[in-house]
Amino acid sequence: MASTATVATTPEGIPVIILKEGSSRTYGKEAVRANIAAVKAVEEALKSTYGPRGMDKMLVDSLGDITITNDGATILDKMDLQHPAAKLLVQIAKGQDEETADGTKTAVIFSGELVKKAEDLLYKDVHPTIIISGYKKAEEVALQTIQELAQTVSINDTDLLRKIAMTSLSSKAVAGAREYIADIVVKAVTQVAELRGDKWYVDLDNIQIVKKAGGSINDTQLVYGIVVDKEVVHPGMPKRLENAKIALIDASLEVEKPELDAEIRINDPTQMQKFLDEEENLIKEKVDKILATGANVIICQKGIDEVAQSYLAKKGVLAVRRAKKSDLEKLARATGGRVVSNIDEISEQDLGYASLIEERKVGEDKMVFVEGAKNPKSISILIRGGLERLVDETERALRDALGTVADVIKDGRAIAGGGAVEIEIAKKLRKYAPQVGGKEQLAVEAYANALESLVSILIENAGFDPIDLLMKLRSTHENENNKWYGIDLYAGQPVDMWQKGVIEPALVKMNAIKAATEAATLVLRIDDVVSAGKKSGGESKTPGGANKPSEED
Ligand SMILES: Nc1ncnc2c1ncn2[C@@H]1O[C@H](COP(=O)(O)OP(=O)(O)O)[C@@H](O)[C@H]1O
Ligand SMILES: [Mg+2]
Repeated sequence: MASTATVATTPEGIPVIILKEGSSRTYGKEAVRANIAAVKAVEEALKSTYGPRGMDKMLVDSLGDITITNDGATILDKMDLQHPAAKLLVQIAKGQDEETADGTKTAVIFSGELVKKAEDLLYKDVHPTIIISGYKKAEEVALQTIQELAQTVSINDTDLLRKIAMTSLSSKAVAGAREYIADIVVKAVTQVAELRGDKWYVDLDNIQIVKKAGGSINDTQLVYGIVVDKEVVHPGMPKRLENAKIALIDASLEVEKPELDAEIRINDPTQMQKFLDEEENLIKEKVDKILATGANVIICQKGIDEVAQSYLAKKGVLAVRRAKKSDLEKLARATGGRVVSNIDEISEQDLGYASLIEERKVGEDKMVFVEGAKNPKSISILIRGGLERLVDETERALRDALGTVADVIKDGRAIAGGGAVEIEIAKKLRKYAPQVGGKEQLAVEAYANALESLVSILIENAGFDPIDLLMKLRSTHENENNKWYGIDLYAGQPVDMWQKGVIEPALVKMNAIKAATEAATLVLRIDDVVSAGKKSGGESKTPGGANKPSEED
């Protein structure tokens, strides 16, 4: 497939080479076909995981680390694709993931289907430009249709929000605990949401996710504050304090060890004692400076030595040492405190406030919970689960669900899932296609078919007959009142998805459609791939890998 870099010959027949040695080039139909094949391959990789009855993937990296997941973005990430067109698709899908968290697989599979249908048209001699413009027109109709169909959702519709969270969770391994998790998700998002003007705004960075393997998913809990994965440093310290005034210290409360080997000569035992006392006093002086502010809690990023520990214990102070920097930053945000690195400068203004701080047992370990902080928008979700891999997958599922609920609160519009919208759009497109006419009409119809393929894949993954069910669903949609009918993937028949509670943010579907159309048209527009040769540094090991693009980042 790698042709030479020759673009012209002189009248004498001498080839003129304008590219660097080792470059390769594919162009024309060959390039289009190669890119289409790559996009289809990515789709194939995700297809079987699509929908609530999709399968999971086990991904093993080069070090042997195993990830078990159903999360589209994670699968694409771990697959580490090399083909340039495949990479392009992944980039677009990831853009989708950042924008709306959920819907990654919808985007990738849909663009795979669009490209597949385009391939058929290419065989029928429809020019890519015509296909692209037909797809663009169809996209407009699709987005328009979603807008017309969408129902408004308010932040107070707790029940609806829970259904939306559950729909997002239903395709993940945690589906068994989805009611419980959905409840936490909705509570968390509504807690951090704030009204700006007449729009709701959600900053998910306010929600900390803390993971601890052990227990079961149903031990996962929402904490109205921050969880620090450390224990109270000294047994003599209180384990629970109300009205905590918290000093956040990024300095060590230990005797400074000299950087270089130093020798201290002491001739008489009393001198020795004096020296030790002096050291102790220095530490106590530091601690006193902190306590003078009125602090009764110290969270320290560095060490706290034994002298300081027992001194603090005597004063009834609760202290934690070697807290993570990120924990300190979170605590600062939550409690309204400031992280102090120079103890000489600490003052009362630097202290944070929380109504309760308590060390609690979580499984085998102890963790410190800081609750009722000054900023009520700082909250945490503590994820539990039998296996570490399950805990990780729960985190991914949780993040998707948080994103989904945040989307719908921000945007205020929802639609029914389970294929309802896809079928409704396809119906509209088939009515619209004759208006477009010409060969473009074929592209509009192809777009409708690609949308329906999404539904077929959902049905196939559930083990039912896609042809039969799709026919039934189409005819159900002939009736205007049945716009929310999709496929019940457990019973294998058309049902009203809204009533069934399979509900999604309009934004997720809209973004997936936009991302998929963008990726597909981008790929179709490319008819020339010029790849630089491998960077020097030895012979090229894999001759087939010549079209791997060189990347600077
Ligand atoms: N209980 C359900 N019944 C039918 N369809 C569902 C159900 N739950 C989710 N879906 C559908 O599954 C699709 C999402 O599948 P998913 O694997 O989560 O992919 P994505 O990465 O695109 O979110 C959507 O079309 C959604 O409507
Ligand atoms: Mg999903």
